[in-house]
Amino acid sequence: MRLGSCLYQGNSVVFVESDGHYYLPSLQNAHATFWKDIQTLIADPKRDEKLAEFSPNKSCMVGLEDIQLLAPIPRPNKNIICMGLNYFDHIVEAADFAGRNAKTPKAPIVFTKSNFSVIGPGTPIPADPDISEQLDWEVELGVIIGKTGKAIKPEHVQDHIFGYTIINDISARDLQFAHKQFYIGKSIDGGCPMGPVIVSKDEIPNAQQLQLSCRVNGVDKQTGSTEQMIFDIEQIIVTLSKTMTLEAGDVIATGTPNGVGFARTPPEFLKSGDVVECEIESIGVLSNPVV
Ligand SMILES: O=C(O)C/C=C\CC(=O)C(=O)O
Repeated sequence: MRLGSCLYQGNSVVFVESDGHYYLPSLQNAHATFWKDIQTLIADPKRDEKLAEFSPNKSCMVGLEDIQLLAPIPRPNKNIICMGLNYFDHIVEAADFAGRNAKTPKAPIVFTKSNFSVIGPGTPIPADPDISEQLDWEVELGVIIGKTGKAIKPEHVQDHIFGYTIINDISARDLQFAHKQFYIGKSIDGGCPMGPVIVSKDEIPNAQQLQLSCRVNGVDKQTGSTEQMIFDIEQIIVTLSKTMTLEAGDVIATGTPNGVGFARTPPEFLKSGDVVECEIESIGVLSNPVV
């Protein structure tokens, strides 16, 4: 199932996208409350049965012009948990830029992005030169946790995943490199475009074999495959959940391939008027203007 959140008549509700059409199951009687808030939906113990009961029908179909797409989880309950330097070619480009040798990390590099930085598809990414002159793009596969757990064993990881989305880990490189920790540079308001939908895991048989790419103004910047991750989704979830409870609705960004702006020659950054598009096979395209 492909689902997300949208504004309809001033209220945030869950939509289902099917064959290019949009449906608002909350307009029907069955489980109307369940379909209003995606975090409640994901955490509902009877979620899969209730989702299975829905079939697209005209009584709750709306036009794209009637809704405004939001991030699938418009305000996650906690920060987005992110993997840094999780693709070797990206480690190489970052090392070349810094004049050091490229080394594969022995353990996942983990940082977070503020949950307040999340924005939806089409929402402008603010480029304010008083805040940053080095806004960069990073296409990433986002994993949505579907079941709360601690110390999750490798063989149980799949039970804890709800689905997948696209994240653009917008990075203010001047702030990221000026401060010892990544948090400020990764968390500017509007710095976490997400969407356009969450695709439930049953529709993505192998999330470690998805093509991902990023374009700026139609020009290819990043291309890769999720099979290139150094720490795969299973290792990430096992590692994180060893020390912290992962809750239903948590969002994990799994790292980015090479082709980011700061490591280019000469470096390239986003500016007002640009359009940045992140695409992941089987999920779609997340497009945002820069203003
Ligand atoms: O060079 C470094 O140490 C870090 C540079 C970029 C990594 C990053 O932002 C990431 O998300 O990966």
